[in-house]
Amino acid sequence: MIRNSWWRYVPMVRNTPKIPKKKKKKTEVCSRLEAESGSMVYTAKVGPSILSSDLSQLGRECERMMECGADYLHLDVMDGHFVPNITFGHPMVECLRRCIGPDPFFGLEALLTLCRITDMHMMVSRPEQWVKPMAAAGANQYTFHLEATTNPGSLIKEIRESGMKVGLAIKPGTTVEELAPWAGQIDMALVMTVEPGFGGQKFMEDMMPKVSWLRSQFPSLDIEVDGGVGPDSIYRCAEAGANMIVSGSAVVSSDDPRSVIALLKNVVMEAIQKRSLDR
Ligand SMILES: O=C(CO)[C@@H](O)[C@H](O)COP(=O)(O)O
Ligand SMILES: [Fe+2]
Repeated sequence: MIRNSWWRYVPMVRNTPKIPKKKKKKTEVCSRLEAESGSMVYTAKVGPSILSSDLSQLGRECERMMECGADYLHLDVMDGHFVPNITFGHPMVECLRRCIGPDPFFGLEALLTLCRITDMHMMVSRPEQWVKPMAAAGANQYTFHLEATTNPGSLIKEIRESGMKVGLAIKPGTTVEELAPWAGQIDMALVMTVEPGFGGQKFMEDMMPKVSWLRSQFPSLDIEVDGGVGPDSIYRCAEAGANMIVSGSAVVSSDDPRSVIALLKNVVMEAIQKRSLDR
């Protein structure tokens, strides 16, 4: 039974430290926690976007990506309104869960496989309406667009109460300062590096200052980049401070997805290591 299963509430490897209740600036809290732990608290992760894959073989494609070393799967939900394209919704996520997810009682390995499946990139108007259906379908993280809602605070709360992690995305035209007030309440910030809607577009290097700024202000935050990211652009993303890497066509269309995933991850790991040595 997929709906309301207990394993949905088992967190992915937690990389956002618990913020003390006392009111403090996010930057102060992060610096203190990092100073105490003596290390960076985020890790390199690669999440293939399966938008560019053969959608008639979606279950198989997701399995293939996980076998090739994907840390998570990035699923692009488009409603034909927020973006000029349509993909799929929660019924398909539920089917994927059934298809890919092994019996959670098979043990820790199976549990980890389940936990890393679904980062839902919600390119939809009124993202509020799909929180509960996505949670029931087995989504682990719900990433909504700041441009699509008038009340990010209550949406963040609702996503958390539904047992999912919270991602907040911004389109290329939205400034990072607009995202900043919510950064202390989210698990991940997504900086779009193409106009959302289609895979296979050209990487927008001019988005990198947004990533650098976020990394400097929120040293422990998971920062994701999405759009045109592959072996050519990964160095810029890693240098700017992104640690969650979405890659669609560069991974999915490659003859050797395993090597591409490994390369992307290594470049980010090296940048994280360098950053921690430089501090
Ligand atoms: O959200 C989107 C596009 O809107 C992305 O997730 C793309 O699907 C990534 O594909 P590539 O640009 O890497 O081919
Ligand atoms: Fe995406």
